[in-house]
Amino acid sequence: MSAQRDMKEKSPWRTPVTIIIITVIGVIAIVALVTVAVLQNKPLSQKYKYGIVLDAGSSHTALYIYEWPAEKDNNTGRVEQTHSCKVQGPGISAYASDPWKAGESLTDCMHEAQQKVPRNKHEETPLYLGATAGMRLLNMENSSASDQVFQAVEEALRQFQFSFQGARILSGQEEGAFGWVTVNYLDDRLKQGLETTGALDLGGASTQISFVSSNYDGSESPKNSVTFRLYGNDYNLYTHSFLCYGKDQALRLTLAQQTLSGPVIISDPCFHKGYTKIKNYADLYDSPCVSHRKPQGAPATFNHTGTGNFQQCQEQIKRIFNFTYCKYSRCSFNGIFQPLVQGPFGAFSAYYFVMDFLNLTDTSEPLTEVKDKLTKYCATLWSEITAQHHTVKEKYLAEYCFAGTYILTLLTEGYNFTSESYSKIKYIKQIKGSDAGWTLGYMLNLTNMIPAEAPDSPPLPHAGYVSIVTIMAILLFIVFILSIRPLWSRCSKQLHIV
Ligand SMILES: O=c1ccn([C@@H]2O[C@H](COP(=O)(O)OP(=O)(O)O)[C@@H](O)[C@H]2O)c(=O)[nH]1
Repeated sequence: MSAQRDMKEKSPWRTPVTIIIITVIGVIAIVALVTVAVLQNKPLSQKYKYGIVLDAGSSHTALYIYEWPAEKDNNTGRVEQTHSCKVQGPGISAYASDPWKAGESLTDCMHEAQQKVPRNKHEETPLYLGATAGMRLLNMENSSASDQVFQAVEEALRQFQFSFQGARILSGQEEGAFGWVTVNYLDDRLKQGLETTGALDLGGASTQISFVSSNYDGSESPKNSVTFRLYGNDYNLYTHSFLCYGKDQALRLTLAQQTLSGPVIISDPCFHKGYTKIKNYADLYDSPCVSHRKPQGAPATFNHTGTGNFQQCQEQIKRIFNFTYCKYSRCSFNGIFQPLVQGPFGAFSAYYFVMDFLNLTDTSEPLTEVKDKLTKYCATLWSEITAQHHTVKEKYLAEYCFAGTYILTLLTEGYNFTSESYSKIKYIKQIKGSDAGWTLGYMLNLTNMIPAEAPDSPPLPHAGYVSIVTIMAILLFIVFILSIRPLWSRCSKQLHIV
């Protein structure tokens, strides 16, 4: 017996050294398992791709740089705006008589883009230029001048190492639809299949309204319908772009209506009392939106004088909308079909600039209060306005009473927002650091960045995978310790004997 026990106690597997070695190997194996799990599944160091879009608007051009993770461009990667640059000077359509200057005007912002996009990425970075209502109007008025402006702009953009993908005029429908895509993409509504937000875009020369309505399937007025399949969801979007109803052209329409007889003085309720300026008839009517209405035998100039009256201003503005004919079940204005507005809306571009300046972006405030504030603002003397805002350019400052009144009139009379649906509008400039506007949606579309079907997602996210492996490793370790417990007790006894 005692010889037998001696043999057992001397078995090489039962010595304290062996037990310590087994324990150490066990611990090392578990640590190695967790380390491999963590490292193997760790995302590779992030590489980025870039895209540049130039928004050639009627009043100005802006450049936007977007960035997204390189290995995820086809599905899950988030595209973000990393930089924007406002081109100095007017929009490219203003260079019709000097086209090469249109190209030259873009170079400062393009040099900035060269600095912002890593040098080794220049050649693979797509560069797009999209022109909106300013060029739509120039093209209508003088298509060869518009072609020359595009030639000059293309030549200037080809001087850079980026992958230039062309310059073109967006249709009003594209402008509306891509604005809607941008807002809903940035809000993460498309990927998650959530209720979408409508988009209200106010430019200088045109304005767009786009939203999904349960009452619109595209059968009535199909030209207002855009269908998308994004991340596995189908959308039937209502969209319309009103050319000449951007805020600058709407001001011309309103003034044109007050100058039909070619008067020498116009008393304008949309401008502040005390404001007075000599303006040229030729300049006022120098746009296809109003050129056909130029009064015959009018003097060269008129004296534009403000009277500052919101109510009367609204009456003048209402007259630029035609509500008398509609061949559809319902219309907004000028005989254009529009279903009842539905759901939340984001209002951006000039909607935001104007309402932000007027401190009227809080839509939880009742519409009657908003109108009261604007009434007071419009009634403020021009001398007081200029004294309060001496840093704002006089041309812009003079137009805020008109612009605010136009926005409220367009929304409530034109699009039929009620005091209840008005409260669902949010005036926005940016969403999560990216500007609201058509440019991001345009680039996402041209780079096929929004898949039609929902992307396959891995069964577990990285963090979940690592946690499960760690928990399993700890459990294994506990089981292992428990299984060698008898050996530990014998080992300690042996140590005792020794
Ligand atoms: O910082 C800014 C930039 C633009 N705007 C106005 O917003 C409108 C934007 O017009 P855009 O050139 O984009 O016109 P579109 O080509 O879209 O009609 C114009 O009335 C501008 O005067 C503004 O009030 N503040």
